[in-house]
Amino acid sequence: MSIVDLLRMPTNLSKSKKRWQSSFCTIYYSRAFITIAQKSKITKITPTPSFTVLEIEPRSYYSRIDQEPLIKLVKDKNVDRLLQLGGVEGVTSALKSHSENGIKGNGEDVAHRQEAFGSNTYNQPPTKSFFHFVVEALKDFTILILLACAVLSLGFGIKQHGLKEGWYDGGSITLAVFIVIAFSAISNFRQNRQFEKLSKVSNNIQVDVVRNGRRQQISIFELVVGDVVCLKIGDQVPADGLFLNGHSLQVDESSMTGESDHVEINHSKNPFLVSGTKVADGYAKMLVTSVGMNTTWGEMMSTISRDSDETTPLQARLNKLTSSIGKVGLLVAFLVLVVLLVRYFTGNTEDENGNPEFNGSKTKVDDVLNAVIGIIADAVTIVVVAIPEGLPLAVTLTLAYSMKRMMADQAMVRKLSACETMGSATTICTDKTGTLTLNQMKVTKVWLGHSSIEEGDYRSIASNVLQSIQQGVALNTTGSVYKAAAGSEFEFTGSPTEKAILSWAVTKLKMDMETMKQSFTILHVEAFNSEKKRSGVMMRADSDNTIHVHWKGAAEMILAMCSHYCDLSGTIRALDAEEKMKFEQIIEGMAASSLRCIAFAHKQIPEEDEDGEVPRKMIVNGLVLLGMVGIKDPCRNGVKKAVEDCQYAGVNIKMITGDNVYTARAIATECGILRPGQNMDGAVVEGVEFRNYTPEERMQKVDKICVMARSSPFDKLLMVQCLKQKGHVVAVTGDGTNDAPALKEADIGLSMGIQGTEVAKESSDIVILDDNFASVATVLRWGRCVYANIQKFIQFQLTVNVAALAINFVAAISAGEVPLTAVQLLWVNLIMDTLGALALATEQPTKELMEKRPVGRTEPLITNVMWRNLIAQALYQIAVLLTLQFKGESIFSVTKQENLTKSEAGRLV
Ligand SMILES: Nc1ncnc2c1ncn2[C@@H]1O[C@H](COP(=O)(O)OP(=O)(O)OP(=O)(O)O)[C@@H](O)[C@H]1O
Ligand SMILES: [Ca+2]
Repeated sequence: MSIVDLLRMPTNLSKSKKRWQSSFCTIYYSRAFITIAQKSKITKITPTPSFTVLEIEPRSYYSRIDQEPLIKLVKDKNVDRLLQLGGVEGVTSALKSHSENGIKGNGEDVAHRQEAFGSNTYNQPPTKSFFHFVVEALKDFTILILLACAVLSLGFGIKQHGLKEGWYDGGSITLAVFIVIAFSAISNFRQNRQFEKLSKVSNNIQVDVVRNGRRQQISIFELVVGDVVCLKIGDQVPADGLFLNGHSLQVDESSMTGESDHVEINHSKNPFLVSGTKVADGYAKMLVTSVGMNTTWGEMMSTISRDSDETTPLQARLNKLTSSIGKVGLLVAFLVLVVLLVRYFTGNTEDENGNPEFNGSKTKVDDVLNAVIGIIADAVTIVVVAIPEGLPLAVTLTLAYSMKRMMADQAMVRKLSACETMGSATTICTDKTGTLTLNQMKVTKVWLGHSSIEEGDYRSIASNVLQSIQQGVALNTTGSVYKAAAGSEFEFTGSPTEKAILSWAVTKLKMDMETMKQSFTILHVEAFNSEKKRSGVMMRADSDNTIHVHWKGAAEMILAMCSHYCDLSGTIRALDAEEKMKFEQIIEGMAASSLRCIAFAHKQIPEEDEDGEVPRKMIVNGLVLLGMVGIKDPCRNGVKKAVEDCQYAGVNIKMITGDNVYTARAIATECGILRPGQNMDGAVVEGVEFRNYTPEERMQKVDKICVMARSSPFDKLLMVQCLKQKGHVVAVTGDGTNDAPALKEADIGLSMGIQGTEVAKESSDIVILDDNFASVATVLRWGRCVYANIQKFIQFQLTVNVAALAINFVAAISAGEVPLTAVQLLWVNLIMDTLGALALATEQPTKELMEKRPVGRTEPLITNVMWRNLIAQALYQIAVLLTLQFKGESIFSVTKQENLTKSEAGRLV
């Protein structure tokens, strides 16, 4: 672009831009005149640095492109600057790209671009060091108490027994504390590492790009400046760029700006696409202008580190439990302290010879001090006994272990709490397409008029019908067809439904996509979304300037828009009520054999409407039904078994789908969600029906519903909210953008890793990597396992703690001494805690787990049965230990000297 172009005033500018333009000219001309005056001889007008021109020197490839204005362009959303750079087209050609064919994309080209503009990766935030986790562990309340105990114990020990002998107790407590810290720091550190690994996997998004005319999928990290990216609903914008072409594109910029309103992106007013935002509607091609660290998203990602320190609800509950037990311990210790002190100073204690230890002023000060210190040490022991150090540790270990195992079972945990919540799930709401079915679609049935077209019958179709259908398929689509060379296979890209239709049209109807596309100009598009379940296009034929409207979408909805139909011979007939019934039966028949039905409709409209203008709005009625196709999407292997497993485990399974009622019912029956003998009353509803219930009706009927068909994203959300309100713990599985609201609202959201959209994945807590519903059952099993293991551990720990606390308390008060010293207890506690935690954390899920009812929302963590077991066990232990404590000598006829073994005997119990 030359300066002359820049100085020429474009006619379509707004007022402010015109003003900008004229000031630019003023500055430019005055500078030019000054130069002329200075040189007093006109040479050649060269661009001054007061504006930027993209100029490419062929020799050095891209090294001369000024990157700065490109980067700023999208960051500032500066339309003026874009105009300066020659508009979107100017930038596209400056970047040696092409809006239809993309960049060349060979290795050399990509390398050049990476060298000139950088690659689409961002600097990883520094990983947290091991030391960080040690400090974190040191902040723990329990650890602090224990450390205080250690210091006290060390001080008193040395005071009482001298440096050589006296450090044992304090030293051992310190060592024990050290082990606890090391253990939790190591496990947290490793967990953090694991999360980092996971985020590497989940950040590696596949994007659709066009390179050298071929649409293909590449990793987001391989994206370069100049690439043409195809965006569709649910995608994340992978880099900063400009809108090339597309329709009704709306993006959700909330991840960048925090505002949840959708922003419309179009060619003239706002062609800027910001990295990290999500496509909420429509589709488009975009030109990448800056990547990686040059985008705001890149900057943001390099500063935010993923927080793996999340405390799960269960952990929070246990932390609370631990600290309240700690407080009880402190109270008891204080009581003991008071009692022992009182006993000592009132002369109620005796030494070995049977004389009172404390004898008023006759006792030496040193003896008194030692005795008091001894008493304080006993109190400290009780505190140590009371605190269940292992509880939080056990939870961390269990969660970390199960997370790792779940990853091996194809479930990637994004949020740690999901592991434990899944254990209490009572209802799973699943979508159909892509979760229960393979999402590998194929047209298996075709109806034109009232006749079903079999394999060989395609030649019998009248040519005008065939033409119309081909037009509808080729232009009313977001997919694409590519053929590398004459002999090679066709490649189809786009959503599975689109691919199925394109593949059918190309192979069966012998459609030539390229010629079709070239002979029409698109005037208006209505993009497909899950709410409307149809897509439409208005276009003008270049040959005769006729205007056509094409619709395709959910069969019964398209049928409702039609007033005529086209039969096999190409005759257009009226569609009266009776005929409509016949078509409805055809749809029902196809759907009942679990086919997804898509209908095509068409209308040629006048070139000008009454006002003499080109029609702008899509017509939605009075259409001609061209035909219908039935698309087969087979059920996944093993889905039935998985559904049965979940149902056996007492978990309710509901299917919420956007598909037709009959298709939904057929698939639900195939998967075992609906059972042959089942009471069908209220089991299957449609989205609209559910939406229009009163809240009370909804609450009353929701439990019975097994299948909800033709649901919009909002219906899915409504269902989840309703179930949650009823006290269910709801898991939702889904893959599409239409599932995202429900996934977010659910207690546990599970998204599909392969076919799932970015939006769905981001809204979920667990990503199922193999897209298989069977993995949902596995996650359920692991969730229950986590919950059960933690319960076991709580019971085990609390029994020991209650027993030890009681025995020390009783012994301290009655005999004036504690049978188990702090060190002994701590070691026992720790070894039991850590080893016990390890053992219980790594316990595998058993079959019995899936035989229980789900725990649900209201059930307490420590159940009544657990309390019963706990109290009974503790009482038994206390009884045995107290007998040994007080009657042990006579039972085993040992003397005081052999007393040492007593505590060991106690421990063995
Ligand atoms: N590309 C398309 N063009 C036109 N209509 C379509 C297209 N894709 C799907 N449909 C129609 O929209 C309906 C449902 O789409 P929707 O996106 O709501 O559900 P889904 O995600 O495919 O299914 P599920 O909710 O079970 O996962 C389909 O039954 C089909 O009739
Ligand atoms: Ca889906």
